[in-house]
Amino acid sequence: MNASNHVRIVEVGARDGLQNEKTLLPADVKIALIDRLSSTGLKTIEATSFVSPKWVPQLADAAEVFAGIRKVPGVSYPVLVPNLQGYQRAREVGATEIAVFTAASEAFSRKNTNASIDESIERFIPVIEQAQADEVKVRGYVSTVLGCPYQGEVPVSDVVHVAKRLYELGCYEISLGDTIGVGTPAKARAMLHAVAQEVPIGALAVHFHDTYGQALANILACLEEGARVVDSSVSGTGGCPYAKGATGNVASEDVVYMLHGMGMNTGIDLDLLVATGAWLAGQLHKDTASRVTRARTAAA
Ligand SMILES: CC(C)(COP(=O)([O-])OP(=O)([O-])OC[C@H]1O[C@@H](n2cnc3c(N)ncnc32)[C@H](O)[C@@H]1OP(=O)([O-])[O-])[C@@H](O)C(=O)NCCC(=O)NCCSC(=O)C[C@@](C)(O)CC(=O)[O-]
Repeated sequence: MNASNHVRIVEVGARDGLQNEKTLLPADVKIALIDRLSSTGLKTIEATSFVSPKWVPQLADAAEVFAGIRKVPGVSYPVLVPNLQGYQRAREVGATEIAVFTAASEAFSRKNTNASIDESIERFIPVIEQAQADEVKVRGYVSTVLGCPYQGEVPVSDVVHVAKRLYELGCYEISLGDTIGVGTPAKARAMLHAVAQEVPIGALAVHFHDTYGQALANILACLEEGARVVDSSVSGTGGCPYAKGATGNVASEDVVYMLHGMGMNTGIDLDLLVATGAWLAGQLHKDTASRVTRARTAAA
């Protein structure tokens, strides 16, 4: 059991959140979003993605967005990178933290990166080596840890194997992603427990999508198991374009509300976060998926 009362939120709204949005947001709106997030007290804000623009057109402006954001001291702005080409693009605009990604399911890996799990890892080994030489921090994602839209069940042993591999390759933190939000608390907890036998719990983050309305319950189960890093997306935007049926990430506002209600500390100003989420929903011309924001709006 982890006695720490502090939870670090990794805000993924500007990347995972936007990558699947139909409304193409201009770069200045993305920059304004990240700058607003920087003022909430968040310490890790995933800014964008240097993947192929043919695969994710929404984030084709990654360089412009990254170059345009205010870099607040003490805040990290990781960016997603699939290969050396993406790494070089990210470094040209000064990225100092990247995230590499693969999956626990072969079928998903092929749909998402046109490569098997092993091939995707081979592809980013030189990226990690170069990052280490440049003193760039590397985070790792494992997708489909509780189920795959193409393969169905994903054995926990496959999740453990891939997470351990990323950790051994030098990722300082491994984010375990329930990409399609099918997990339930006991399964989530058992999966985290199994991974934590091979990777220190302090190097693990949990990343839940809320497709089946289980995300907060799953996070609570993982907190009980000792997790203290949670990925979430302001306004609950998000979803992987290559994960059929996946909806948004759990809303950051709702996670922070739950954590503060439990007496846990995030360093985040919930009012500012709610205002940012409501603003983003307006930019996207859609209702927020945050229950906290909806409840506050209804009560106002
Ligand atoms: C991996 C590739 C590139 C392979 O894509 P490919 O088509 O197999 O690769 P390629 O090497 O043959 O390149 C094809 C074209 O893309 C270009 N290209 C190649 N790389 C880059 C790059 N970095 N930046 C800019 N351009 C690039 C390359 O130059 C070439 O251009 P062309 O010659 O045709 O004009 C592609 O599959 C890809 O970009 N996939 C990314 C898909 C993606 O972003 N998915 C969402 C992120 S993962 C996720 O959301 C899950 C997560 C992390 O949030 C956790 C969870 O919830 O589970």
